[in-house]
Amino acid sequence: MSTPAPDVVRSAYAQLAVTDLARARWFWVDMLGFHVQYENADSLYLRGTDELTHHSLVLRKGEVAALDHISYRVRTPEDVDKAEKFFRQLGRPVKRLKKGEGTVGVGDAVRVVDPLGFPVEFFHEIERGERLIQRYDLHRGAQIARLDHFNICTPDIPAAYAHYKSLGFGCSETIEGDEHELYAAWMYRKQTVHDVAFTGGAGPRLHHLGVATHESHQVLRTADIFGALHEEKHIERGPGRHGVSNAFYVYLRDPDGHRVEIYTSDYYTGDPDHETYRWNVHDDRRRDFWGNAVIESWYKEATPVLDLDGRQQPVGSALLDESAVQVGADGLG
Ligand SMILES: O=S(=O)(O)c1ccc(O)c(O)c1
Ligand SMILES: [Ca+2]
Ligand SMILES: [Fe+2]
Repeated sequence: MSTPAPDVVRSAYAQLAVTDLARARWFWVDMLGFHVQYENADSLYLRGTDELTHHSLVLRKGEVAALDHISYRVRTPEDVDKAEKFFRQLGRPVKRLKKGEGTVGVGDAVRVVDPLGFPVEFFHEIERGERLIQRYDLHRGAQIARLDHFNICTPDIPAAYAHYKSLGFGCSETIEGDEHELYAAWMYRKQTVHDVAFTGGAGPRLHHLGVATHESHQVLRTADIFGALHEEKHIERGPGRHGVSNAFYVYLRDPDGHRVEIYTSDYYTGDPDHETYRWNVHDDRRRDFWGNAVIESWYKEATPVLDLDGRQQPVGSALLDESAVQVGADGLG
């Protein structure tokens, strides 16, 4: 009898290793406006203005810029047990962490290396934070409201789709070839476009963290603030309007090269019969609705990931390379 999947509520937080904590603080706190919930000598625990739980981003001082883990919140404490059984059943590396043994603010948790090679944590219990939703006096910089999604680079998109389908994720949109070969997919548990999305490429690597603002003017203001400070080199792609998700976006690279997307105004996906919207890889509106080209670095560069012992995971090369598909505006390949 197959082990039931844990009931995942949402993408909850990511832990990144950064090589210079002060420079990372400048980028993520001073420029983006994340709220410092807790800090110690080598780590920062950050959250957006809408977030009522302890953090949605942990920055840890490390030798190498990398992803320590992405983390999903599950609905009940029993779902942490279910997650442990689910991944042990798959024969994957699993580490159970009692409250106090893992991340500050998080209770009982399990960390696994999933079948795609990613370090993933599942938890239920987490400390609450002061409600900042209307503390407009504390909303600064890009005024980030919350973490919205993880985007992961993986060589085998169908395998990624199958794994997250087995975890009960729905699929809101895809990018497919003429023979329906799968180039990319967006999958969700919370009732928006995605908690996780897959970009074809060498992996396992983290492609980006998607963080949400309430309004498109905050996306534009983010770009203006970096321009005003002559820090425009941190702006990688956009601002623009996505085809997939319909969100308004800009992509930034932090001082270590970690990619973050400032993202707003996607749509509801919560009905049980919500249908997947499928884009053709030759449609040059798919990634930017106005047909603007996708810069090469966006397809090729990403953050390495660590295993449960902190060793960098080797990467396999992509089965399909979207950037090699000649699409009008991209001008790549
Ligand atoms: O560029 S895409 O329109 O495919 C896109 C859509 C939603 C996202 O979150 C994203 O990173 C990229
Ligand atoms: Ca730039
Ligand atoms: Fe994204």
